[in-house]
Order: sequence, then C-alpha cells, then structure tokens
Amino acid sequence: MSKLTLDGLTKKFDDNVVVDNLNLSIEEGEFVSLLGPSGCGKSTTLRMISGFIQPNQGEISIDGQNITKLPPNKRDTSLVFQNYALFPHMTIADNVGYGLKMRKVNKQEIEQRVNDMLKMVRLDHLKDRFPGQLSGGQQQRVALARALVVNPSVLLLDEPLSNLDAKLRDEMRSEILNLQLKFNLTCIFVTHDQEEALVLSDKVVVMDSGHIRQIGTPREIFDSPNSHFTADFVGVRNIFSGEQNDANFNTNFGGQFYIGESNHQVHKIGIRPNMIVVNPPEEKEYDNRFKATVETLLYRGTIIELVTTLETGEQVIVELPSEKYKVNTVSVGDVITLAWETENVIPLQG
Ligand SMILES: Nc1ncnc2c1ncn2[C@@H]1O[C@H](COP(=O)(O)OP(=O)(O)OP(=O)(O)O)[C@@H](O)[C@H]1O
Repeated sequence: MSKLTLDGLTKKFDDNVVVDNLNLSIEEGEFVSLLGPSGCGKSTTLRMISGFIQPNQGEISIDGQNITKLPPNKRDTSLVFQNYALFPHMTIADNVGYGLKMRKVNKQEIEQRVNDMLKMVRLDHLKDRFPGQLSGGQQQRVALARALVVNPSVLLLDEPLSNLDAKLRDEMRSEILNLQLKFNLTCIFVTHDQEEALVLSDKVVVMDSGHIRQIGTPREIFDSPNSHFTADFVGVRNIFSGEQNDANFNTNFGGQFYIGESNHQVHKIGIRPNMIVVNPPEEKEYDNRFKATVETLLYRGTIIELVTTLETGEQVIVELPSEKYKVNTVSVGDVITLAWETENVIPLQG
C-alpha cells in the first residue's frame, strides 16, 4: 500500500481550476518533488494534503485511510513554509515544542524531544532566543525542527529554501536529505527550481496548469523529457518544431536534421546547448553538421553561451565550457560549424 495517495484531486477558485483531477501515489520513505512554474498549482496541492484547503473533488489517503475531511491537526502531516512562519513572541524551544503542546504531550517529554530535535539541527545553544534574533537559515532549521518533532507520517515542504542565499541553500539541502534518510521520512517538496528537484528527489512530478505533465526519476526527467513543456523546464533550450520524414526531421524553417529511426512520429525535437560541438575536426564524422553565424556571445563563468543562426534560419543556442574555449576563440559575426550526435537528439511528443 502506498503511503500517500491523491485520487482525482481537483480544486477550483471560483471558475478557475487550479488543480485538475490529480492522481499520484507516493511510497513510504520516498522524496517527491512537485516541480513547475509559478501558479501551476503546486502549493494548492500541498495545502490540500495538509488540510488547509478543501478540495472540490477527489480523495487524499494516508496509509489507506481517507483523510480528505480531517482538519489539519488531525492529519499526520507537517508543513514547512517558505517564510518559516515561526511565532515571533515565542522562544525557539517553545516554537519547536508548540505542536507537542497542542497534542497534550507532558512537559517533561516535550522538553526532551525539543532538546533532541534542536541538537539534530545544531541549534540547541540558541533555544532561549526569539526568532527575530536568528538568521534566515537558522530560522528555517527551527521551522524544520518544529515540523519534525511531532514525527509526521508525511513531511510537506513548500519552497523552504527559496529565501536563502546560494551557500545556505546547499547546506539546507544536505540537512533535509540527512534528516529524511535518518527518519525514513516521506517528503513532498514543492519547488520551481529544477536543480533543487533533481538533487533532492527520488521522484519528480512535473506540473503545468494544474496537470501532471510527467513523473519520473530525476535522471528520466532530465535525460528524457517527454514534452516541450518539461524539456524547456529542465534546460533543453533548443526545441524545433517540424515533421519527421523517415530518419530525418524537417524543421519548419526548412532545415533537415538526422534523428535516426523512431517508433513513433515526432513533431518536435530538443537538443541541449551543451551537447553541441563547435568547429569539430574535419575528419570526425557527425550525423549533423551545419554552418552557423554567431549572433551573440555571453560569458557566464564556467560556460560561454552562444546564440547562433543556421543558414536555414533556425536559432541554435550553444554552451561551451569556458576552460576549453579561451577568450577570442569565437567572436560575434564568425561563421562556425556546429555538430551533434543523433543520440543527443531528444524526441518530444508534443
Ligand atoms: N485563495 C485563493 N483564491 C483564489 N485563487 C487562488 C488562491 N490560492 C491560489 N490561487 C490561484 O491558484 C493558482 C495556483 O496557485 P498555487 O499557489 O497553487 O501555485 P504554485 O504553483 O504553488 O505557484 P507559486 O510557486 O507562485 O506559489 C494561481 O493562479 C493562484 O493565483
């Protein structure tokens, strides 16, 4: 039996359907990310699971028990918010112990569990402070401790890292993963950041306009996005529309790319910018080799980004590793050769 099941979950605000007939099963100990752009219904889904929003239709079950109508405090879930949502006039220890107090756990046990949890997130030395006296990263660790101290069956995380700077975000990611493994937690993590979803998750659920577009392991989502939407979301910046003709793909611009045999008709293809080779040696064979003019060049630290145009008019974005292509190897206006292997072409269903 799955730990958590969403069955036909639907939420409307007035006439606006923001979550549309969502079906999803999550296994015990699984870390699942809901990944999608702002407004696609991720937070609404999480709030329905936690009980803060009632669905119009559908059912939510934990361990096979229908919890759809239960109030938040009767569900075995904890929600961690993006803005921490700590109680400003309570000490850190009281914040962490709040859920236990509400559950009428005795004082001595509360103290013990709060201390243990604060040690776990390395904040026991700050337990008498107030939230305003802590940094953003520390406050987020308190919020995590507060969520975990009640031993939830399912931990719900709503963009918990988006207010933190890059370095702290990395640290918190590891912290969350360590805690998840330690407690074998079932986690649902909402994010619009593809890297975060890929790093943390066992399973990624890509959402668009209230619908699930794709479910897969991080590797499946990254290597084999099934649609234009998912491909675009995970960094496949070159997507061409057109028609397949045997092993070739004729783009709407009139270019012809070799894509090899395919089991089904392909109407779009994608190629990652880092999979395109610039000025390969003449003797090296590629299925696809085209002349292109460099339109813009952007130095982005570890990579150099080129926007180029093929003779047939397709725009092709290329990312070159900076260490390999020194300054002035390629300049704006240059006509260069682009090449890519057929195996790096991603067929898209739509
Ligand atoms: N209480 C509400 N009343 C009316 N519309 C709402 C309400 N809450 C959310 N919405 C709308 O529902 C849609 C989905 O919102 P939701 O917060 O679930 O998206 P999201 O994917 O989590 O986006 P974000 O990352 O920006 O939070 C949006 O169009 C939003 O404006």
